[in-house]
Amino acid sequence: MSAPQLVVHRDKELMAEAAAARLITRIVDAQSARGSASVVLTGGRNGNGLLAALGAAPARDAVDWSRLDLWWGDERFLPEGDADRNDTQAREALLGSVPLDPARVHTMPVSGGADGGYGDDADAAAAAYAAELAAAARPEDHGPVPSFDVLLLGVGPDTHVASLFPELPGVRETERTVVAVHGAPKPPPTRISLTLPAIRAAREVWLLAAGEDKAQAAAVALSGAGEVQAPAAGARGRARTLWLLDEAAAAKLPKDLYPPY
Ligand SMILES: O=C(O)[C@H](O)[C@@H](O)[C@H](O)[C@H](O)COP(=O)(O)O
Repeated sequence: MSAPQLVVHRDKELMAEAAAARLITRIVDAQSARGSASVVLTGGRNGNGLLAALGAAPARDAVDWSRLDLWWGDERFLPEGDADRNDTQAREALLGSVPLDPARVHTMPVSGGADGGYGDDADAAAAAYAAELAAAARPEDHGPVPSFDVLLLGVGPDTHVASLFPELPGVRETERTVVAVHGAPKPPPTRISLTLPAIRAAREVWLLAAGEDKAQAAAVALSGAGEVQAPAAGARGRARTLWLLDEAAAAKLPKDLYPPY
C-alpha cells in the first residue's frame, strides 16, 4: 500500500477546483491509455464540492463521459430520488449535466422500491452491489472489484471514510467488498459501504478534507492511528494515497507532515 502524500490548498474552494483539475487529468490519462476510466464517488460536502467544481472546469469536456465507469464508495440506504442519497446529490452537482453512458453509472441499490428491489434489506442490497463489482472485475484486476483508477473519499470529523465508522463492524470487515451499515452515527443510520479491502484495490485513493472540523481527524489519521480506531488511516491506494486538504484541515498536522506549501 502506498504511503500518504499530502497537498494543502489555501481554502476549500481552491481545494475543490484543484482536485477537479487533477481528476480530469487522471481520467483523460486513463482513457488515453486504456480506452476507459473508472472512478468511485463519495458523498458529503467535499465530494459534491469537487463534482460541482468539475462541472464548472474549462477542461471538463476533455473527459469522454461516455467511457467513464462511475461507482459509489457508500450510499445512504434510502428510496430512489431521496434528496439525502449520495447519487441524488451527485446528479445535482454534475452527473445530470454530462453525457454519461447510463450503463456505466453503477448506483448502489435503493431501499423500498418496485418489484425486484431489496425492500428494507440493506444486507441483500450490499450483497447485490458486491456481485455487480465482481462481475465488472477482469482477470488482471486485484480481486473481486475492478481496478478503480481513482477512489474518492470524504473524511468525517471522527475519521470515518465512506460509511466505515470507528470501532463499528464495517471497518473490521476483511473478506467482503460491500457491507450494510446499521446504526451509523452519521444519519441516516442505514447505509451501504465499500469495505477497506475494496477501497485498497483502487490504484489511487484520494481523501478530501477541508475545514477546521477535519483538522483533528487528519492529524489522528496521519499520525499512525490504527484503521479500526481511525478508518481514514486504512484508506490506501495500491499506487497512490493522496490527502487533499485545505489549510484549516491541515492546521493540526505535525510539522514534519505538513508539506512545503
Ligand atoms: O455518505 C456520506 O455521508 C459520505 O460518503 C461520508 O463518508 C462523507 O464523505 C464524510 O462524512 C465527509 O462529509 P463532508 O465532506 O460533508 O464533511
